[in-house]
Amino acid sequence: MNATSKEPTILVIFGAGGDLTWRKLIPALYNLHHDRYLPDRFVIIGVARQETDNDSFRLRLREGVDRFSRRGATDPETWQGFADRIFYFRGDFTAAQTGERLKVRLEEIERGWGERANRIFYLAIPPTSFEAATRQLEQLGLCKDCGHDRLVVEKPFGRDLDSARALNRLLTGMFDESQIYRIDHYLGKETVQNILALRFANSLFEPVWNRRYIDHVQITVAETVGVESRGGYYEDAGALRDMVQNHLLQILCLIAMEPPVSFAADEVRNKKVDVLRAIRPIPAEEVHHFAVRGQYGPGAVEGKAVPAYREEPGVAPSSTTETYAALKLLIDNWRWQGVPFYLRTGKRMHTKVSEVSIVFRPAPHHPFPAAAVESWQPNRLVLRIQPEEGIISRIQVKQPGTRMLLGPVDMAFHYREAFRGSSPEAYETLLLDVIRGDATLFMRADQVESAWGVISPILDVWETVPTATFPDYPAGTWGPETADLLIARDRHNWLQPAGAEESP
Ligand SMILES: NC(=O)C1=CN([C@@H]2O[C@H](COP(=O)(O)OP(=O)(O)OC[C@H]3O[C@@H](n4cnc5c(N)ncnc54)[C@H](OP(=O)(O)O)[C@@H]3O)[C@@H](O)[C@H]2O)C=CC1
Ligand SMILES: O=C1O[C@H](COP(=O)(O)O)[C@@H](O)[C@H](O)[C@H]1O
Repeated sequence: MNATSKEPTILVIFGAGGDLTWRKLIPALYNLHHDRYLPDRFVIIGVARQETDNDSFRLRLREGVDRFSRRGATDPETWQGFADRIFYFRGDFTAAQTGERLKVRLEEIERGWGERANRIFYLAIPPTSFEAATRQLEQLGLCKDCGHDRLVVEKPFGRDLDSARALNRLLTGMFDESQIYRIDHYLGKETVQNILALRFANSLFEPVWNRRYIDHVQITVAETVGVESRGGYYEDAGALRDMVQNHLLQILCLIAMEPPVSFAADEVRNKKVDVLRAIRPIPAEEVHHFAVRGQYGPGAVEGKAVPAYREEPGVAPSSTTETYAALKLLIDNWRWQGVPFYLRTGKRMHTKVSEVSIVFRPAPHHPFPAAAVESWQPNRLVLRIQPEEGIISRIQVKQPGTRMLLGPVDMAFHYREAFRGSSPEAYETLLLDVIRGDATLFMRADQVESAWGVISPILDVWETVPTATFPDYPAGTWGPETADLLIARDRHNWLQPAGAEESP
């Protein structure tokens, strides 16, 4: 990561008593402190409603860091230095009085520092509270200085195209676009950023990165977890909104975008939005050919029995929310005409794995005897996002022996072997970017809306056509049969992720 800004900074977290703050934000900030990336003058103000004090608040945050930081348990001295930067601020941020008290607090800190600080307001709150919180910020003029003040907005950004547009109108009516950081944590993952490095720092791939050489692309983001404690949120979201609209479409953009002129935020974002705009719209009557949904029933994951989605806390016993989604998308531009992109994601799947497989066309001519090519497989480039991060290239070689027999082998690069030490977590990278004022890895308004433009027509159909067949895949498998049919229609099959065992 690059050196950080030295400018004094106050990070205000709305929703500081919540799960995101505990599991992701504070562990990430602790690691930034540990690695000396935070400015010397940097404080965190955690806003929440519970009755607590600084000491108890810090103690609970420490438990979170001990459990969830990539570094494991905190180092006492480092923790003390970090804890001294954290302050609890009790209040309901929808009440004007809370905003006024907060303003006094911010000005007091700035007076102590002798200068106006950069103020970052992080909305780690339920999306239903985004409007109330931002109105308070605007009315009290807390976030009005474009040069200094930033607003971080968590996902989900809207629940369809109309609500995303309304939220964008609201935010851009109050703040400058350059102040708004719409977060998609996948863009902070090392291996997702590495897609850009692979494509645009190597001359090897560009000549073959197009419809002439690539047969199709598969993007898999499979999770073994269920909905955990987030049943209430997930019931209203489902896999398409929760994962595809944001993470999977952003990965697709990185794979499919044209080379940017530079890495300036808007250069990269322009190229990504071009991809989203080129995705062929799916007419309502064809949605069933291009999109498949599923929901897990009871099963076993990693040898442990797990309940059906409908038995999870906060989930309706006859829920029709999808926990799995698969799509086929076509990109109508010169580079990708006719190359299908298959996307799939699901909870309670067989293996936790996120990867992109670029499957190449067969060589135009085989000079080998038929027997030689019996175990032939197409060339495949696998970009492994997590776990076992790296890149695997599957090529054909001559098998040892006296006869010409071809077989596939893997040439592999693994992060953990090539580089020492653990990589920063996505939230470390993204929080540091906000502190530095770099929005390259964040979503611009038009990107979010274009992504909803792809997804909303599918949601519209799914909402009107009920699913009688749920649950339709046992927990611990690779998803419903309908997803196999979706890809089989094109004479392809979902590729077994590298390192995953056969599905039961
Ligand atoms: N958790 C995760 O892994 C992820 C979460 N997100 C997003 O992050 C956001 C937060 O999620 P999460 O942390 O899970 O949610 P939680 O429900 O766990 O936490 C929400 C927090 O907001 C506080 N809050 C709500 N209303 C008010 C109010 N009026 N005044 C003061 N505090 C208030 C709650 O305080 P109180 O305790 O007093 O009710 C609570 O601390 C959501 O937008 C979510 O979609 C995105 C990706 C992953
Ligand atoms: O945004 C979300 O992402 C997580 C998966 O993130 P990962 O970094 O663990 O791959 C997902 O579990 C959650 O439902 C979703 O809201």
